[in-house]
Amino acid sequence: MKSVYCLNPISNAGMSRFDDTYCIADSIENADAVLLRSASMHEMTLPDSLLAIGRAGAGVNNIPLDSCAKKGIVVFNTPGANANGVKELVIAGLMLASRDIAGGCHWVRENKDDPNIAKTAEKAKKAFAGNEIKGKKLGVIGLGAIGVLVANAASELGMEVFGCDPYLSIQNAVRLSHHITIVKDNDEIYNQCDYITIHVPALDSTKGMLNKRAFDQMKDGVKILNFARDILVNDADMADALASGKVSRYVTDFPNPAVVNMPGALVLPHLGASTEESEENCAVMAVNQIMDYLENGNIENSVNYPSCSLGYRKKASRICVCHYNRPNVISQLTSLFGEAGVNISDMVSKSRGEYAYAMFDVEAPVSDEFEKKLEAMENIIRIRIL
Ligand SMILES: NC(=O)C1=CN([C@@H]2O[C@H](COP(=O)(O)OP(=O)(O)OC[C@H]3O[C@@H](n4cnc5c(N)ncnc54)[C@H](O)[C@@H]3O)[C@@H](O)[C@H]2O)C=CC1
Ligand SMILES: O=C(O)CCC(=O)C(=O)O
Repeated sequence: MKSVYCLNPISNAGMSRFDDTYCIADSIENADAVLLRSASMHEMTLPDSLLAIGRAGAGVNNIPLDSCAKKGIVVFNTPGANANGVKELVIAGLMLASRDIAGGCHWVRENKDDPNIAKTAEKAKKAFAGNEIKGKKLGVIGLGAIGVLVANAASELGMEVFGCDPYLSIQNAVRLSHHITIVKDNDEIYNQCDYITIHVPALDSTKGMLNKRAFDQMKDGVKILNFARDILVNDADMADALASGKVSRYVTDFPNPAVVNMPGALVLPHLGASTEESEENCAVMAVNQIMDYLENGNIENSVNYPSCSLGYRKKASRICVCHYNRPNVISQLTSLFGEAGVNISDMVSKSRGEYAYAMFDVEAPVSDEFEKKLEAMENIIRIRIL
């Protein structure tokens, strides 16, 4: 029986895919796999039993990817599965930044006991007037799953859209509308856009990228949208930019003690992916990937190991090896197979940075002793015999 522990509620659309060879555990102890959304795993002690972590979502800054890789724990995410949910909220964010919808709703609630509210509203409404987004310039930083959808949708709404992504994939480039202007660096976005929306992962290299240096280059009154992660924006610099009017609105999906106290900031409680559809898409993808890894050893959409597959397991045994990406590992493994008289019928080996993964289908079941010999080899992180 394989044991799965959930750190956050995961949609039943995904959970119902687990058959009776799986149980949903009450604790992480002895779990084979963990499923989660935004819970932080950085401070957790992970059990030796843990083989895989499935992030039902895109961002993986809540998971210690490298220490997991060193323990042979494969971490998966669900690329694109919640992108439409986020895109729709970003479009709402553009409207919230342009018209004082939030202020208007607040005024109505405050005046709910006024019997003449219809008349009073006609006088009061001028305080909540705004601008239309049509014809305005939008800069999209990060043209991944979400950025591309946001860029295309904003263009459809009549905005002039500029996008920047130094690592733009071919897959995303072909999805991008030909109406979008791709610029070489973010400075070209900063100095001409009326609205700037950021859709990059939280990495050491992106942390605090929207800072004083960036704000200084922007147009006065620029509106900033952040549906990616709070640490991408330097909060102290944002507070100054809002106070001076350099930034006229900051719409963010990430409440923190600094941002909730900033006049001019509109803060949502991390709602980007909180739609039934996104939650289902992410859960189904995460569960499928975890099941395929636990049952067949195949890796798809990992963020710390390479993609690698031998399809469904048909042979007597499948040997899966997480190892360091160093010279000679595969030849040492295959020599050991030869010495033990284990015949390989199929194999695949892939690497990603410091780590690598190899799969071997063999004709006959292998002994515990053979498994121990494999485990004892230099540069081997984890052996799994399926
Ligand atoms: N508010 C919410 O609920 C959600 C937030 N997110 C956040 O949004 C981020 C993006 O999500 P996806 O688009 O699905 O990810 P993605 O991986 O498809 O796209 C990220 C893009 O950013 C680009 N990039 C990386 N560094 C860059 C830089 N310095 N400048 C410009 N581009 C850069 C990458 O090349 C990639 O194309 C996630 O990492 C996550 O933090 C994702 C889903 C839901
Ligand atoms: O699961 C969630 O609500 C968070 C989504 C998110 O931030 C992500 O996918 O990166």
